Amino acid sequence: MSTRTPLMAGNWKMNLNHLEAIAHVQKLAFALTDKDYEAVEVAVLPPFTDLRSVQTLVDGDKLKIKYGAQDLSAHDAGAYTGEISGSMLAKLKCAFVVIGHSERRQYHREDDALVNAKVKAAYRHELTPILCVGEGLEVRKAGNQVAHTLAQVDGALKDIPADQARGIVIAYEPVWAIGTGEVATLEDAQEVCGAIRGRLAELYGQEVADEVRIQYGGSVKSGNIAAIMAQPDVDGALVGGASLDAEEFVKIVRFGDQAVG
Ligand SMILES: O=C(CO)COP(=O)(O)O
Repeated sequence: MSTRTPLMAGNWKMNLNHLEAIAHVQKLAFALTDKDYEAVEVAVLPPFTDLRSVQTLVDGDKLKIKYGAQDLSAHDAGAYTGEISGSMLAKLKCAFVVIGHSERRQYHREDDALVNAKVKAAYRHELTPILCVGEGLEVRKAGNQVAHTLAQVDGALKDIPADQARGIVIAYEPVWAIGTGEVATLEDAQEVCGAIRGRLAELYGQEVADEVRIQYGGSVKSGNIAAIMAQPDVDGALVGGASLDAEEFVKIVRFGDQAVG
């Protein structure tokens, strides 16, 4: 029986400015109850420019909602114009940082070596990586989704010791299901999430593998979250579009339409 606490995280991508972020987090704070936080961990992942505002709100009102960034630099400081370091995120008390999202792999040509360097940078600053992996449509059509995704896991975790790996969050996000309304079938999600846990067991042993939270991401909504969460190796969701609607995100946090509190 798993003791993993599900992580429901909203990846806002490049949406909501810092004023909108404040209004959005206020709505979430108003709706979420202690009962919700007992059942799951809730996080928002806003753009960098929102983080200070979100921190101020969370600190000021002692909110239980956690937050993090959508990326970080592999470097800690220096002449890297436009980059944001892990130490800057830690200073803002970020708990999480998304690494290797498919949109960064695709549009910013991030490869496994860079993703690995970013995972190491996150650990240097005690940030929990939300490592994104997953195959594109061509790979899926060829039936190579497991091998492709596990190769991304291997690449990202190169030289990462077990005591660090046990804290990671891995998000399986099949690229063809992101923002398309196309949800992976439950079998698809479980197949790859189960394979990821299997690979973690090979790399670090079963005890570590059993601790790691594996999220599903890709067109998650209140109407499909319950079935997704019922899969044995799925420990939460990384939600894009649906996380921009506070009411809808709260329903997702509650595994669907039924109210918890
Ligand atoms: O990429 C995603 C989360 O990181 C998923 O996005 P959607 O939920 O909009 O499909």
